[in-house]
Amino acid sequence: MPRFAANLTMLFTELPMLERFAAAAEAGFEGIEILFPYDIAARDLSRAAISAGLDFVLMNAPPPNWAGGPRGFAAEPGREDRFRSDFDRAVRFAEALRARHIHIMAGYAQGDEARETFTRNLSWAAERAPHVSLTIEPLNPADQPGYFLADFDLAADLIAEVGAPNLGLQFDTYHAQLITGDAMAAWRRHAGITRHIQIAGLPGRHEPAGGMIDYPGFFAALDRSGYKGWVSAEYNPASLTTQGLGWLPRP
Ligand SMILES: O=C(O)[C@@H](O)C(=O)CO
Ligand SMILES: [Mg+2]
Repeated sequence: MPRFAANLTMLFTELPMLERFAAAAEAGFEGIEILFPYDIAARDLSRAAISAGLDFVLMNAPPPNWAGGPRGFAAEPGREDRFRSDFDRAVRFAEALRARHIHIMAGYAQGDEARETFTRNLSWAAERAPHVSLTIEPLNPADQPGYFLADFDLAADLIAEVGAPNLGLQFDTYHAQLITGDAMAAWRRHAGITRHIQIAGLPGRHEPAGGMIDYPGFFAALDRSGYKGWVSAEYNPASLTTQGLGWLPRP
């Protein structure tokens, strides 16, 4: 079985952020991720993860935040200087948290210039922080209209073009199902470049149980494929988080 992490931006929101760590550990998760952790001091987040015995798996870049803010701007022409200074800040934050991956968000732009900007920024970032694992994640256009990275084959092409050992794919089954119509087939096509996985049920982005994706089958496919990374629960619980954790495999 893969190792499971809880996305604390979406799970355990019944509790204040720093209390969500212990709740995740209690529920059986071994790691956590936070999409935009920048509003809380890194030392407090780090302390909460260590005292709950959890790995800090992933955070997003660039800052600032989740609350209504745009999802990055790494593909937006003309914002390269801002990207660079914000990326450095994200790396400092990730180092303090010992976060395993930084997800670089593309932002909202289209066309060749956006593609060139994204590729250039990714190459710069991969070289700037060779010790940090970087990911890119296609987001479905219904949830994020105009977001540059909305295609798995494009993500694979960009990763190949940049050709950096520390850049890989963040494969979110929810987006994969909505973008390609077949998350399992997309997984088989892109397993080799995947660094991090996120899961949710469809329709509705609730618990990964029932619905359009066969999760026990997917977890078995991960084992067969030799996937060594994390699987993060990134969904909106249908009611209390703890009431919907029947899908989480127990040792
Ligand atoms: O799937 C998502 O929406 C996230 O993984 C994300 O990073 C968006 O901010
Ligand atoms: Mg995701």
